Amino acid sequence: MIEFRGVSKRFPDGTLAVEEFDFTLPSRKTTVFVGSSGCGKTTLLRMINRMVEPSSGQVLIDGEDVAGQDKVKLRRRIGYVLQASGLLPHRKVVDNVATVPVLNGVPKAKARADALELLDKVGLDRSLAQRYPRQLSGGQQQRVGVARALASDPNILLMDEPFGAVDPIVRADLQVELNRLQRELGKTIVFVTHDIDEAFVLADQVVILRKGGAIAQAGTPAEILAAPADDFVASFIGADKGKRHLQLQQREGDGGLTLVVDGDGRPVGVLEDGERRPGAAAS
Ligand SMILES: Nc1ncnc2c1ncn2[C@@H]1O[C@H](COP(=O)(O)OP(=O)(O)OP(=O)(O)O)[C@@H](O)[C@H]1O
Repeated sequence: MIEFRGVSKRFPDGTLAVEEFDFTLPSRKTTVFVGSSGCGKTTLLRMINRMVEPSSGQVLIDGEDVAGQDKVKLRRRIGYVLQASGLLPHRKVVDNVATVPVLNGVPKAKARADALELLDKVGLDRSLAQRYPRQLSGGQQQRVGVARALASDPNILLMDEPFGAVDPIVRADLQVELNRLQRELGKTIVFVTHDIDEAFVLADQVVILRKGGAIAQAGTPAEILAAPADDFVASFIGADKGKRHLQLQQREGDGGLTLVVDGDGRPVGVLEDGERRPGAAAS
């Protein structure tokens, strides 16, 4: 469990990036922070592994304030995936994945063997292990980034727009893969994106943020879609409608209910008004 208690961050130039943020992220679930550029998503994420220190308030992991924990040790037990995969360019894929375990004292041969298994896990062929990052596609690099973040078997995985730089088809593949991995691994994932569709696909819990890290609404994707808290949320979740591919689906067994389902066929809401046209686009 990760708790933010009254957390604020003012940068030295006076920018108030986050103001009095209170929120609890449950263990073994995916929580997605979503909001427009500059609303404080990355700052919140980085306060978890102390890459940014709060100006006031506390961040606790399983009840322990991170402020009292050794930064290096803390970061080695929290996986971190960035948009630019952050791979070391002069190291082969296998060694990129094995880096943190080796730093943690795992013998090299064991760390490399484990790295190959992690490549399997993230859906990469082992033949890619001997390549350098520049010899991989963007999507493959991001998978290596995920494998590397998982290498020290962290309970927590921080993901900052990890799929932001790849094309939409690869991005959708990576999202499906992350959901599959999460079902298998059950990590506490904190995922940052400005893409509300991505948030709805990945999240157990979505936190829609306004400027200053103010929570506009938090809830499951279905809760938010069914009852946006205000006009800000309504327009935020509607803004990308053209890309979301929501569909209507009529369920015979459910008294003719018309469900709104996402691209993976997951129900995200029930249509109460309007014409019932099975298979028609929701927009
Ligand atoms: N080191 C810094 N010094 C001064 N201001 C900063 C610093 N880092 C971030 N900020 C400011 O704090 C605010 C929040 O930034 P943050 O990076 O957390 O936003 P974000 O929601 O992640 O944005 P994006 O989606 O563009 O990455 C912004 O106004 C940003 O300009």
